[in-house]
Amino acid sequence: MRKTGNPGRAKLGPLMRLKPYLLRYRGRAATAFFFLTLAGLTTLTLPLAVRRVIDHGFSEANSTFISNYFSVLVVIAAILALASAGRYYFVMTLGERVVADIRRNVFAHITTLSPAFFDREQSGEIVSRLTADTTQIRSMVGATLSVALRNVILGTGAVTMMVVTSPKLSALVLAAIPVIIIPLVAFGRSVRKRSREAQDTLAASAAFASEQIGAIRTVQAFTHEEKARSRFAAAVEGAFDAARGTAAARALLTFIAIFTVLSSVVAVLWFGSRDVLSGVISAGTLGQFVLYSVFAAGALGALSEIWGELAQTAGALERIGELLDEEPAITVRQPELALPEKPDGAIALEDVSFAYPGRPDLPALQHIALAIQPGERVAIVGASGAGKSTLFSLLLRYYDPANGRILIDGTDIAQVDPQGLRQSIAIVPQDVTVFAATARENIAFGRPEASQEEIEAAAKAAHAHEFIEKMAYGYDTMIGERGITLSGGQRQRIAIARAILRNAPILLLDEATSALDAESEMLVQDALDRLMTGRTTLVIAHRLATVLKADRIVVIDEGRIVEEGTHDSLVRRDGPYARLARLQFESGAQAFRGAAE
Ligand SMILES: Nc1ncnc2c1ncn2[C@@H]1O[C@H](COP(=O)(O)OP(=O)(O)OP(=O)(O)O)[C@@H](O)[C@H]1O
Repeated sequence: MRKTGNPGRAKLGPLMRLKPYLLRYRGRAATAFFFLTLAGLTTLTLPLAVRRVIDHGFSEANSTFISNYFSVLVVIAAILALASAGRYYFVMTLGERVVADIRRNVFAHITTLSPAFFDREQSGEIVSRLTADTTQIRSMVGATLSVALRNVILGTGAVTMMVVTSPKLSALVLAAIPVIIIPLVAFGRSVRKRSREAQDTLAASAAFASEQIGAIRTVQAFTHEEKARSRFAAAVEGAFDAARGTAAARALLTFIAIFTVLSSVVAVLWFGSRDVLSGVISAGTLGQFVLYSVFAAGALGALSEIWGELAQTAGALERIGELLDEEPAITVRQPELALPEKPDGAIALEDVSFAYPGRPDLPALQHIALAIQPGERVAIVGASGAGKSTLFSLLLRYYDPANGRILIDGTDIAQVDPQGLRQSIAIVPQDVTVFAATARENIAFGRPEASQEEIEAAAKAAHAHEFIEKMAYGYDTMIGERGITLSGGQRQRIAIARAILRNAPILLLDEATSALDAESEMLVQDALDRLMTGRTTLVIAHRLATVLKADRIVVIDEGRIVEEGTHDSLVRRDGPYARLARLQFESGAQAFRGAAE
């Protein structure tokens, strides 16, 4: 992600990103504001009461007055309590609402980004932005903003009342304000920078943890637990150090603010007491004034802490902003075209060259020219790293070629919306992802709106029905991470069922390299044959049976097509294919048996 932070300036700019979210909940925000103001104003009436009680004294003659007065105070207490409760409820729910919306938006945006982005970024780091950074925002909108507003109201009210009560004493207090504001601004900068650092470090540790947890078997097999533990501990300690730095900066900020403010109150009290002695003001007025100063001081003290919090949230919002500003690398070239509802599945690659963004100097594909007829079955063969998977990635528009065009039914796919394009393609990958869901949901991934009958029909055709039926809850059995672990052959059959359900005219098949036992192999092969029938199929072939059945074999080496033909013709030529075939296929005695039959 592009880092947009400029450590030299205290930028609260990222906070503006909250504006549309807050505007969306105007009503809720207005209600919260109403309760906030009410609570603030009610608090401001208290010093008035104190003055009157002091000036009128506690003499016998005034007992009725005092009784009435206390009844009024009870009413004020009730209003204050109600307003505070209302403020809490509306402000907190506003915070939760805004964060829920931000999380939704950020995740929705992430799903639109191209694989090039995910090549670059670690998934754990992205998830951390989605969770930890948004939590920081919740605490701000939910609590800080309300405390800030309350203190702004209290502070302004208190200062106004101070001026009303005694302009002379107020002037003294106001003189102290710049002394308080200047360090506030200066420290805000350092807090924002440190907060950004803390969140970055935290995200890095989250990324590391999610990677290690995902690969826990490998970690344990290589007895790397201790290494993993100490690396994570170091990352967490790094995050702690950064957080401690933020806390220290904020603590210092709070110290300066509270000390300067309270000393000025003490100074006022000293000047004020001389005025009382010389009879310029009454003792009650001084009491009232001091209470207002304490309110104002408290408000300023709180605001200084809030300034720190705002700066911290700006850091978090900046990180989220970077994610939201990330543009999908794949765009639709104008004029946009749509593929036919049911394309025939003719594929043409015209002089296609491509290098991965992460390795621009290494051409992954060079000058590929290939025309595939609807319904044709083409096997792609090549050594590891030759560029076979890259070809699939370009057909799916995970990336766009640097040169040349890819056409489906004569339409340049650069002009087609990637989603529309992918509708017409079904894929059976080598490593099948099984989601933590039921068997039914895992198959329905191919077409979520499919009916139970369609799902079962697909499972039957893929030879998955038999083993699913044998599981404790049939199609409702949880599989994947939270349930039953499937064998390699079973996973493949789930993937085939998905592809059957998708019922797309083009099929991209990356054959599994791992050997299956004879029975699974037969079931998978049979399922694949059914799946390939009537579809344009590109298969990255690892089995002799597959190349033998292909209409055409395309041999790729170092990103170029080096040979094309049928198995027999290519073996006869005794070129690169013949060599590859001897290496790849002859070692699999099983595959050879299959070929001989
Ligand atoms: N996301 C990526 N970013 C950068 N380079 C990549 C990326 N994916 C693949 N490559 C590189 O591109 C080249 C072609 O890789 P590709 O995955 O297409 O090979 P392959 O023929 O499918 O290999 P295999 O049979 O081992 O899967 C390799 O050199 C590989 O290292």
